[in-house]
Amino acid sequence: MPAPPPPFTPDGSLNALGLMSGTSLDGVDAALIRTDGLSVTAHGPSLTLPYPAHIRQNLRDLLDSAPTLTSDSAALKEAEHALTLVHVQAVQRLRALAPDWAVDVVGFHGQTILHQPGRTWQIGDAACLSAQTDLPVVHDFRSADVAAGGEGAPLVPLYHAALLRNRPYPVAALNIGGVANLTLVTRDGHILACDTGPGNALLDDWAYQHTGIPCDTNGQLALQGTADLALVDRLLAHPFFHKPAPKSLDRMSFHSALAQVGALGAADGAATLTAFTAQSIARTLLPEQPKEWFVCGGGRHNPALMAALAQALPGTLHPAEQLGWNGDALEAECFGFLAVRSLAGLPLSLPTTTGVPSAQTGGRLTCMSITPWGRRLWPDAHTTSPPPPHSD
Ligand SMILES: Nc1ncnc2c1ncn2[C@@H]1O[C@H](COP(=O)(O)OP(=O)(O)OP(=O)(O)O)[C@@H](O)[C@H]1O
Ligand SMILES: CC(=O)N[C@H]1[C@@H]2OC[C@@H](O2)[C@@H](O)[C@@H]1O[C@H](C)C(=O)O
Repeated sequence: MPAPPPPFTPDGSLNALGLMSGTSLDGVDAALIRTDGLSVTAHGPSLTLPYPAHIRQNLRDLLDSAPTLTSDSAALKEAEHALTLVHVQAVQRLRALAPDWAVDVVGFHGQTILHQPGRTWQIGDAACLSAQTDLPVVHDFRSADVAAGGEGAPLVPLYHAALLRNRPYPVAALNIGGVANLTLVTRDGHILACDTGPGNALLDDWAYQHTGIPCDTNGQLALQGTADLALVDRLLAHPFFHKPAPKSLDRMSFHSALAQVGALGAADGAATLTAFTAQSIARTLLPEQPKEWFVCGGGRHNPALMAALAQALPGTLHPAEQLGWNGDALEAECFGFLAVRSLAGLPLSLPTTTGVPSAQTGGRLTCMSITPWGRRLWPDAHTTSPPPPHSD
């Protein structure tokens, strides 16, 4: 049977529901956008569904064991099933919040448990998500890039660049999640991107160790402490910071920094890790210095980190909201955008974003849905599993 055409409407757009569960392990972000994979014509509602504490703890344990874990591990399967059900709930709740948004496709990132040169591993059961939500699901966004020789991350730059299209260049978008990453759009419109180093992950782990609270809420600890700048310089001597973009990181790549900071008290340690994060962003080797930085991700809620960044960066720092973006939903929106790009056969990564040798497509479609394209049924579709280009 010939593959049905993509379900794009006459204006070329789809309603995509993007799902991201980031490296901070705080939960699932879900967001709706309307897009043709090039620009965004509407931003819909979004929500965050926190992981229950036991799922968060199981995932945290998996990060430690991931390098030696096999895919048939019972702990892995259990965690994967549990996190998939949280994603199912996130889809259901967002659809209930936005009954007017008929969803065409879900973009499901999954949970990264390991990211190393030549290997990236996101867990999550796309078939279960598709069956339980009755929607087509695009997933596995990173492996084609890695198979082609890329880093597999960051993937948000094409979305950042689409949103930054009307700003004066050079301009940058900065995401401070568990790991931090930036996208620079240069004076002549080229996109350059990389992970910059730790975002909130080290500070989260430090705060949890010292206070039992999973993050340094509002920078309270760091604001009471004094950064050990000599230690910050030693931490910045890591070879990662001398590599030019593109480059990427695992959440655990800088975990040893926690031991180095270990002798400091809770507040000084938090101040030192905050300064380390800010300096690692500011010292990223870039060919041009952006005039403006638009910051998204949970780190922008931390005033200690934002103050350190404002001091360290040459340009002006703005929260993403200044452009009308939702800085907490941007990565989820991104995976809706990338799902549509995947269906359209458009690249998800470029040599300057992941180091892949040439512009690279990616993502795989899984459809266990009885109504394959949500509201827009194929007139002659008799299959529950349409076979477009990247079908499972
Ligand atoms: N009020 C706050 N004060 C301090 N930090 C905060 C606050 N709110 C959120 N954060 C930080 O933001 C983090 C969550 O950020 P975000 O959701 O962007 O991460 P993520 O999407 O999991 O990460 P990544 O982008 O690496 O995938 C929390 O773990 C916490 O460190
Ligand atoms: C392997 C992986 O999941 N990386 C994440 C992580 O979180 C931030 C940074 O590190 C970025 O590289 C990426 O996420 C975003 C969404 C990205 O791919 O752009």
